[in-house]
Amino acid sequence: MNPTINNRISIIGVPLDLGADRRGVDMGPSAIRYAKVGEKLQALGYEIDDKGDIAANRPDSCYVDGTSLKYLDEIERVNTELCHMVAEEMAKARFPLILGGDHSIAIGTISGVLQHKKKLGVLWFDAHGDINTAATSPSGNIHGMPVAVCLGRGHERLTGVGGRAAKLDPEKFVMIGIRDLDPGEKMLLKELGVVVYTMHEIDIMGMAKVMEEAIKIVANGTEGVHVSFDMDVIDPLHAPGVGTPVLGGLTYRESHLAMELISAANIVTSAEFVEVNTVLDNRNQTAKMAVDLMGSLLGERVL
Ligand SMILES: NC(=[NH2+])NCCC[C@H](N)C(=O)O
Ligand SMILES: [Mn+2]
Ligand SMILES: [Mn+2]
Repeated sequence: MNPTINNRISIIGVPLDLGADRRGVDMGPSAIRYAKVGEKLQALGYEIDDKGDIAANRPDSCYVDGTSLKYLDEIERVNTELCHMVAEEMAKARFPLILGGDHSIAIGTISGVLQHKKKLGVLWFDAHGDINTAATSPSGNIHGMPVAVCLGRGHERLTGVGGRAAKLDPEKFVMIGIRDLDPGEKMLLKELGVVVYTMHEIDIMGMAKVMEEAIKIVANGTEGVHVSFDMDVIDPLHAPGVGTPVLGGLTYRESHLAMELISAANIVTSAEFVEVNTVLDNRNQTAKMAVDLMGSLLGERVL
């Protein structure tokens, strides 16, 4: 596979925070734009079309249907719209860059990309596995479930987003930076055979080696690679503006090196950066970091 990066990018903001327990990621798309994402990518030579935000309701104005799948109605609705928008931009041969929002939006992004790339590899950067189902989730928060959904497990109203056609192949799904898994998540990861590079492997092997292996897995035999980047994969020292921080994350350089190596491999065909929580952030530091990482992913180099 060698899909030579598209120089036309469509930005889609998804100010949804219903998948998370705390408010604040609804302002993520604004914060990332304020940190000059458009300017950065234009300076790198991309043509940018900012499609604006998908309207999402606030928790005080919608129904919390149950406690095991909180806000299922609205999350299904927003993800269905996102799925259509992503598919539409890809039909115009544009690169979709999604700004979150909580991580439940990966359900819409990935189902949209799958309409065009049936064989898709995914690099999932996260402190968490996000592979709970209603049965295993300790919180009922849907942002802890998108990986299960994209692999075909979970509530049918979520697995049904974008139609029941393609689902991801667990063998082409790689997780990086993981350090917090619930018991049910460990079981499902093993059952499905997802390759997981936890912080332990990153410490021992180094990020360069981890990425070399990960890239091989997702690039071989696929038509494209999606990067799903949860800002909480980075150590809270550098990215304090996230709702579910976990100590012991990626350093500033480890995260950039990962993006630079993906860029050099020329494999990425869509990306999303999620879970920027502006309420908890420190002078927009986490949003700025997200923009810098997008730069590295999309070709920015020191020299
Ligand atoms: N996208 C995230 N930040 N997910 C955090 C998930 C936390 C926990 N595993 C849960 O299911 O509730
Ligand atoms: Mn996370
Ligand atoms: Mn996540």
